[in-house]
Amino acid sequence: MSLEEYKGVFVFAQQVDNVLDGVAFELLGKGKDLAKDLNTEVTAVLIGSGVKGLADQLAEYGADRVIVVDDPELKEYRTEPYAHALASVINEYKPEIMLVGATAIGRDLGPTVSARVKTGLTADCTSLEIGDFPLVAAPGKESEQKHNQLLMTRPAFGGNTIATIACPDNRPQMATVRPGVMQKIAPIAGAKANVVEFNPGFTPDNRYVEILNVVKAVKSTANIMEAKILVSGGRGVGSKENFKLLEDLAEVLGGTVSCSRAVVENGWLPVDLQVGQTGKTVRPQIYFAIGISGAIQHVAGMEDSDLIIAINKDEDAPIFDVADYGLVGDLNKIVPALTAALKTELGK
Ligand SMILES: Cc1cc2nc3c(=O)[nH]c(=O)nc-3n(C[C@H](O)[C@H](O)[C@H](O)COP(=O)(O)OP(=O)(O)OC[C@H]3O[C@@H](n4cnc5c(N)ncnc54)[C@H](O)[C@@H]3O)c2cc1C
Repeated sequence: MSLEEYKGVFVFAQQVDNVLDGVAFELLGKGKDLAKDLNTEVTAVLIGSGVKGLADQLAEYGADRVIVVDDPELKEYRTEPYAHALASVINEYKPEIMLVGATAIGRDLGPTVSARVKTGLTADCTSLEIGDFPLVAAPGKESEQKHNQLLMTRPAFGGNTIATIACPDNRPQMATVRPGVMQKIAPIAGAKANVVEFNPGFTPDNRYVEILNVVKAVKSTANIMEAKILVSGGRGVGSKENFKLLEDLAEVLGGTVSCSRAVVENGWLPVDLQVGQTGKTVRPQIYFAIGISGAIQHVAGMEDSDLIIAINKDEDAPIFDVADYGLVGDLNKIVPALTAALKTELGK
């Protein structure tokens, strides 16, 4: 089959406990843009047990078609049956592009499926565009432009450079995309998609994992990706106990506490509160960076915040390069003073 015969932009619509993950809507938003450039449709692939009812939400967020793989075997995420289901959908429908969220599930599922359908995958993309890709020619030969390629951009070498990658010789072009990076569209109430049910034919081989016990991870109740105000602390906060200063400030402002990776590594806060390249990408209205140096991997996750306020005792800290307002000084003095002043100002 020639590459030109692969058609359509497909998006893996991740759900857990029959609730769609926000990244599914973000991927649909991006998928719609790409599909428009390619003059094609965007299809959501919905895998789970009893999930068909979620198709309407996917339609409202832009899916032209929803392919549903519904089987009791798919109630909880397990690599084998999910990979079999998604690879079977790809083999049957032959999409040109397949996008998966770079969540814990997507980071497992995406590469497994790409290996099965014998194509490449670019992980952790921060930008996706349709464009021309120049193939470097052998000496003495003319180089060739490949048109209408998926140009997949991601940080490389520890975030010190940005690479744009294409997959000109295989289909589908597959990418995992970091949650919080792409924009979902405003939902169109009542929009309908063409819903297709697909049976991947389970066999004992692709059911072979037996679940003995499911242990839910201990998670913070806060969702830092939805918060409008984030009070984020770094190693400079000094201890787990001292995060009380940031919690007090967050409480006065109706905000949420988040942190840098150094804080997670010290065991002061759980990993789902980490902002940055290996944490979450956030875009709050106000981001306080308190005792955070502003390493490139941290900044990658918060630089699109509407307003950044940095507090650091080192006036040369790189965080001041991205901050709209900077306070140089000891956070142990500044933060309580700020909290007290805001309490008075806000009458709390
Ligand atoms: C592949 C890779 C991925 C990574 N991913 C991430 C990521 O997702 N998120 C992330 O955050 N990091 C990430 N990192 C780590 C990153 O490089 C930095 O090491 C980390 O962000 C540093 O955290 P920090 O700013 O809290 O600590 P530090 O760099 O130690 O900075 C502490 C800051 O606090 C200030 N300070 C100290 N005491 C006070 C005080 N009393 N008052 C005011 N200021 C004070 C200091 O001046 C300093 O600027 C990654 C690294 C790699 C290699």
